[in-house]
Amino acid sequence: MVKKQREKRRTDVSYNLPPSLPSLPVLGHIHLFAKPLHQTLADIAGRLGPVVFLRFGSRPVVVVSSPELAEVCLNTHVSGRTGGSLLSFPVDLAAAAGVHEEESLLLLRGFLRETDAAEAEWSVGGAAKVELKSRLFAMAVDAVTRIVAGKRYYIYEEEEEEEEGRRRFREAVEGLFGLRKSYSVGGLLPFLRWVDAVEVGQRLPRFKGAVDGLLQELIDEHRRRRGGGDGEFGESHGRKTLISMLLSQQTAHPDSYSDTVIKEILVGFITAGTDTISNTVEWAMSHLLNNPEKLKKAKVEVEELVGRHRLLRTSDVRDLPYLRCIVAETLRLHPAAPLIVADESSNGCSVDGYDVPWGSMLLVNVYGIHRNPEHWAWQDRFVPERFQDSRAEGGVVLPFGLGRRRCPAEGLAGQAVGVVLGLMIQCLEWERVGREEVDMREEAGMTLAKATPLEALCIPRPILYQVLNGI
Ligand code: HEM
Repeated sequence: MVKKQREKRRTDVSYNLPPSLPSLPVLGHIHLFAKPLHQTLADIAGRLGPVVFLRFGSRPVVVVSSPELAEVCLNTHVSGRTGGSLLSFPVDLAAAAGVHEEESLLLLRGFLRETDAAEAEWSVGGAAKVELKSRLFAMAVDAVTRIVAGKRYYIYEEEEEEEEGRRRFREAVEGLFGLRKSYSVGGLLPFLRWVDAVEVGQRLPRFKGAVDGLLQELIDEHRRRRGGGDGEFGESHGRKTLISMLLSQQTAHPDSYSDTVIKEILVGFITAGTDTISNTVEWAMSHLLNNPEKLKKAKVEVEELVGRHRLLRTSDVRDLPYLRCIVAETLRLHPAAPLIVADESSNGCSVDGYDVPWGSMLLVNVYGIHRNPEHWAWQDRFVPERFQDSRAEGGVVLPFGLGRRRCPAEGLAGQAVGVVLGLMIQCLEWERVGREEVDMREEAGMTLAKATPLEALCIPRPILYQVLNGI
């Protein structure tokens, strides 16, 4: 379905282009993009079919919205994609299993503190109102920076002191994620690259420089300690850090793993491994608050497996089928990367018999595929049961991408979302703040975030006091 063709110049008018809509001079189709881009593209595919030709300003773009074509586009050698990954060795993430579980305990301790404070200040029937987005984000940054460098930067134990490095790192990370939100369609880039969207070009160098400097410090620290005979440095809680693994690759293949390449890989992990997890947990909890009977079903499942005297562990997630259905259904409705760039700048190929002109971006609309009414009953409704017995209604889900650039942390990510959500369900009672349903609108951006940060009421369950307070 995807074929290479002899290079054609942009001026060549003999293209057999996919169906399109009338466009404006200069703007192309940008005037159509009032909603988040993936939603608009799904609507257009609903009208025109699974392959569509558009112009984002002067940039030609071909959007694919069927599972069969997505598979072909993401697996086939399309220029720019196969060479796109910087990871030329299999990163062993098995050792990272359990990091999110450990970080969740600090998250839960935070909720507990807040409910204690609420008793004195503000509470509704003994419950505290908590804002989840920023807490989940902080937990996810800490988990990924522990995987990368063995350090946490956000939530820390009382005995740990706030140090200058932590403050600088947080500022730089927040700057980067802030920029990622404000992409422009003209500058749409692969999910994990440095954001260089046009309108944020001014602010980027400052944050990029800050992150680069901090990562170099971490690399140098690892290198110094390794060179100084502190052979175990680079291990945190018995886990090898990613920096340590990459420095070993550098020793073995110095030409392929310069410090610059290592820093790019580290940035890839930090950006790819953070709000993907925190947004997914936030979406899942939002759906559960709107569907209390499903929240209850998940709670019963956790209690039956784990009991009331110990906390859920990462290794339990595989034995919690309903919890895993909740995660799968959340990723169907809200894939963290709703649009995947299959090719940044085509050298000319054809998709499903249509030409992809030279210089076009080839996009896969994962969001559209996951909500295609031809493949999914009640496509916009949260129905975890559809994933029971690995059925998935015969539909295809690809929240982790496909092909050589697919997410290297797929297994870890599923466990991480499961254990964080499972612990929150096990340790606290959750309710909506008011009678209204939780607002499920989406924010425009590179990753699929909620437009309104989730707030909820929570009451600690006895197990949280027992385990975390040592009562
Ligand atoms: C729910 C959680 C997650 C989702 C839905 C997700 C999804 C994805 C997707 C769709 C891609 C491919 C993008 C493309 O083809 O351009 C990707 C790549 C990647 N992900 Fe994940 N991811 C998640 C969690 C994580 C975590 C926790 C980490 C790290 C600890 C991680 C690390 C990476 C890296 C390094 C890549 C780039 C691979 C490459 O370029 O070769 N991801 N992820």
